[in-house]
Amino acid sequence: MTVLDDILAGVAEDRAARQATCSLEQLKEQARLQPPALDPMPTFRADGVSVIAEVKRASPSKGALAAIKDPAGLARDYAAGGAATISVLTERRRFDGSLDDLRAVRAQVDVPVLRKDFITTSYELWEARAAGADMALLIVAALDQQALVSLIERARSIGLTPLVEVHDEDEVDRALDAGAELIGVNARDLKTLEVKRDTFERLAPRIPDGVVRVAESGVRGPHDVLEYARAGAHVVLVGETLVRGDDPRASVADLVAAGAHPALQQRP
Ligand SMILES: O=C(O)c1ccccc1NCC(=O)[C@H](O)[C@H](O)COP(=O)(O)O
Repeated sequence: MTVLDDILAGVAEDRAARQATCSLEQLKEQARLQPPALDPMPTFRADGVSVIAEVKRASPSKGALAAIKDPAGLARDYAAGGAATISVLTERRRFDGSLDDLRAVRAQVDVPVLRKDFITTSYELWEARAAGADMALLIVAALDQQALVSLIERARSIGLTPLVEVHDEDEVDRALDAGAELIGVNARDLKTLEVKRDTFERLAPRIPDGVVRVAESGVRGPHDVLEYARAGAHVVLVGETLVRGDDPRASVADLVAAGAHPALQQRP
């Protein structure tokens, strides 16, 4: 069993438990009570490189990363540092995340919030919107093509911007065929969990200019923002470096400053 299969099995069990206590109709009602979702795309399409800062407590590759007592406070610091979007890992078993974290973050920031999870059903998209998320992650490796197409459409129909994650050439082609407008290249190999930053450089030329390219994983500091930008990234998504650092606001501000470097201002 691969790590992804193992995660997906746990996610399905947890989802079944939640479905037993909250129906789809209840979720839809909760979603209707939310303010309209925020659209991250205008910021992502602007010149320079935007930063998505992640609330990440733990991971399969590293185990516990940080004792985050106040996820909302952390997100406030990220936003104050200039993060364009806050990513919240909501998977419980391997990442120690939750929808409660997402709700807490949503209540405290006015930038878009991404539900980062292993979503395979429209129930989870409705959960995301009901909790106040503006975006949802869809991992191509976790979905057949029909499911990918239908979840992208469903996400959009309920106001969520789908971030479609890929790891290789075939997945890029599948994401584009499915109509993705925001594609995240994750440098972390889902089988070995090894981070290979050159994956982004390899795959980026396959993603046309009209599509927003997000470089996910492995950003250790401003130099990596510049490297990803030179390889064609419009957005970087950063987790571990920020949650392990002493000053999340200053760390995000350093990444944002790198992304605003004058040499990166020419968007094709
Ligand atoms: O982080 C992991 O170990 C991991 C393992 C398996 C699937 C996904 C995983 N991480 C999720 C992410 O995509 C990252 O949290 C995100 O890209 C930020 O990466 P980093 O800045 O390297 O923490």
